[in-house]
Amino acid sequence: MRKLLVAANWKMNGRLEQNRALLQSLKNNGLLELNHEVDVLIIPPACYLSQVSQELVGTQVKLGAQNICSWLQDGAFTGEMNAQMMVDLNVSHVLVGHSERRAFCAESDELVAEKTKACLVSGLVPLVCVGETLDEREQGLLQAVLSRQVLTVAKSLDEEALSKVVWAYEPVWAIGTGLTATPEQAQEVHAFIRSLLATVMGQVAADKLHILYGGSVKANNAVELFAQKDIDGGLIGGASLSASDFLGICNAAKKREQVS
Ligand SMILES: O=C(CO)COP(=O)(O)O
Repeated sequence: MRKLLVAANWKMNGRLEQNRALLQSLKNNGLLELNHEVDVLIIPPACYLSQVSQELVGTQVKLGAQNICSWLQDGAFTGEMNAQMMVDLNVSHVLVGHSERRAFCAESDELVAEKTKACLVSGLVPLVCVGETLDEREQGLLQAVLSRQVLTVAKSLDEEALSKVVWAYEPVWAIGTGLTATPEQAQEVHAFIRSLLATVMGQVAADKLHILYGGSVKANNAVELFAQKDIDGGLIGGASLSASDFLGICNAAKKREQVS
């Protein structure tokens, strides 16, 4: 059984004092007791990685970065940070291919594949995000878009590397909109993503992979989403900025663990 992972993507939010208060509230209200049942990952802006890392010392909560450069070496690339720098900051996971970066920073499938590789050779877990826009869904392009996004990454890796990737399905139309894929819609897509991965690595290996769902996940819809067979946790944006909302979602993941 895959252990559920709930990841907090703070996006471009936070200040020192606000972060401290949020983490304190999470710790005081049950975050640390979740760990043997649910893996929790906090993904703050890069400038706050050290702060969050210090606040999480002695806990099982993992630290993630929102982005890395695909270049592995240090050198002349102003404004960028490489995977080794993330290792230095106790980062374990890195978001790759988030739809906001694909849209606003023109990140291509090929660049997403390169960043995924840069994570893997550095011992970091890439959390690769895929998902279709509303337009693409309405034009019947859902499977074509996901096939392109997933297979560009998957086919660039050997099987051992591929087995270390965590995937997130985030329909672009559900991000920050309050619209969520229904549990059935999400399950169908997650099963499709797993079937794509199975074509590259075989069913047994694909069955071990984590595929998270993201897009307006809240405490009140998380139970049903996490009850789906191929949904292995959540990638949470807006609701991760409130301790009670985020803990509500983590507790929903715990319920699935108890049922299974
Ligand atoms: O993009 C997301 C997480 O990476 C989802 O954001 P929301 O939960 O705010 O919709």
